[in-house]
Amino acid sequence: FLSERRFKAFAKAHGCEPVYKAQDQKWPWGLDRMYAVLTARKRGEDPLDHYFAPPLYEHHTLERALLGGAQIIETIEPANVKTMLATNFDEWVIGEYRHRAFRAVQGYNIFTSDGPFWQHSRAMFRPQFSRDLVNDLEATERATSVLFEAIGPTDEKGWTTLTNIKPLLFRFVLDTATEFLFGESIESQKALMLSRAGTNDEEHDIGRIAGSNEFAEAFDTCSYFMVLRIRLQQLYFLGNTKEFRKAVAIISSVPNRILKHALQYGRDDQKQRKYDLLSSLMEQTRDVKELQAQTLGILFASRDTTSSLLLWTVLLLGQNPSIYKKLRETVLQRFAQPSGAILDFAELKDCRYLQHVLLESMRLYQPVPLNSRVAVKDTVLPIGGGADGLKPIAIRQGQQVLWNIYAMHRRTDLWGEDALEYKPERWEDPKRSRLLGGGWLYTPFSGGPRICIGQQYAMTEASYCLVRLLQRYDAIELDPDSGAAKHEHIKKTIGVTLAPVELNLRLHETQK
Ligand code: HEM
Repeated sequence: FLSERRFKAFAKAHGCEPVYKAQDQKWPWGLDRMYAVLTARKRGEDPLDHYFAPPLYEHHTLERALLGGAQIIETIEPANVKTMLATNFDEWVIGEYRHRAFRAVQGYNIFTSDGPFWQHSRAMFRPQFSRDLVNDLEATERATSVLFEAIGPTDEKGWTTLTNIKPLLFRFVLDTATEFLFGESIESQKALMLSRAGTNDEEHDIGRIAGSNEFAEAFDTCSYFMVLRIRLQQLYFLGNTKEFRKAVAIISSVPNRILKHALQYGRDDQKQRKYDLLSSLMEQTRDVKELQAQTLGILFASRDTTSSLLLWTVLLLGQNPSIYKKLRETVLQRFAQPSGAILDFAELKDCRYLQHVLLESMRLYQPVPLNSRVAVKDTVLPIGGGADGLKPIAIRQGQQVLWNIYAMHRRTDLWGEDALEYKPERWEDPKRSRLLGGGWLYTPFSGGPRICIGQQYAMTEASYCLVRLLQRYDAIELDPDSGAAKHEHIKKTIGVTLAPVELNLRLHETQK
């Protein structure tokens, strides 16, 4: 009673008003919503488009019941996001629910910690994401040419066979990320091709595991269970199934084997890249558990996010041939290097239309669609209270607040009536470009002290792969039967990241 009285006085002193309570829940403890979300696919619905986003377009900040009865506040107000991530950073943490959900897979690392351990992790990683390191693009060039080999030859009319490009792009990202992380690529793309051709060699042992469908499925299973465990809140242990434990064992096996080898035999200077994350982590700690957790965290952070950006971009370019044509012309003019020669980091970054295409893909299909924080003390968010939803709201210590980036990036009142259209040209407006700096309306890489540390790396990898793809192929044709041609028919995987379930397409090679 006393604490309630104190909280009310706190709210009054800060001019706060109550937040709108969602009316779409009839059963107690959020059971109906949980059921609706988990069974959405069976009804041909999409959890994001049908359940998470629509109520927020009407009330930009609202409160609803989570499973188990806890209340969550959801928002798509840029000012609230800025307050949590930057202005009042010290009053917010990632919190135990997410830590518990992620630690079951990744252990104790930069993603699954707050406070001093997070600070230690961030400081340890920072130098590795410097410009020089990100600039080392030899591995990316190699991985793109193996990617094209995996896409396969063209027929007499210049078309490749219809392929689901998703697993190929996953392997591309995994191969470049492991080179960055461990100093040596696991070459999963090549390993799988060799294995399919019946030539298995010992050197590609780890690559074969990582390139297998089983590994990709284990990654998806882990991602699904991580999110499920967050949604289950205090009932998270229900997500501790045999399937989940098996998936964790499969994905941990790859970094763990590399690590074991590195710790036993040291780093192989001959093979090693100029810089690699693992060597410099090993200079700072020899704690095997920490090394395992941190490397697995980076593997998770890079594989699904960068491939999600690439997948959505290819899909959107396939849906919009005129944008593909314009981008291709720009790229052919700007990048003359033949395959095999390394593209220049600065030139990739300076190619404005290419960057605008990537920014626009992440606006419509944000790789990390939902994010949340927990208040460490009673605090205030600047907007969301009262009948007009414009007054400040008081937040209790321990309250979880989720921001729905997917919906925030689609607000017509902020982006214009054409918010749902794919228009890279909108980024030519200098006002829009400034949003990237401090507008908080566009936060694909989050912001503030916990901003994504791999932003530059991801943008460079995606730009590189796209340039090579555009140079080689003059058209993308999406499989007309796959539903990828229309937004409302695209089936999405919504785990920690957002991706199309599959991406079937064929590519037309430029006739020489
Ligand atoms: C398109 C690609 C990517 C997107 C959209 C993305 C997005 C994000 C977002 C939204 C966060 C904030 C998470 C939070 O607030 O809880 C984050 C954090 C992080 N990202 Fe990325 N990311 C991408 C690629 C990468 C890559 C390639 C790496 C590493 C190679 C990476 C490493 C990290 C790390 C280590 C953090 C944690 C930072 C911290 O907590 O201090 N990310 N990323």
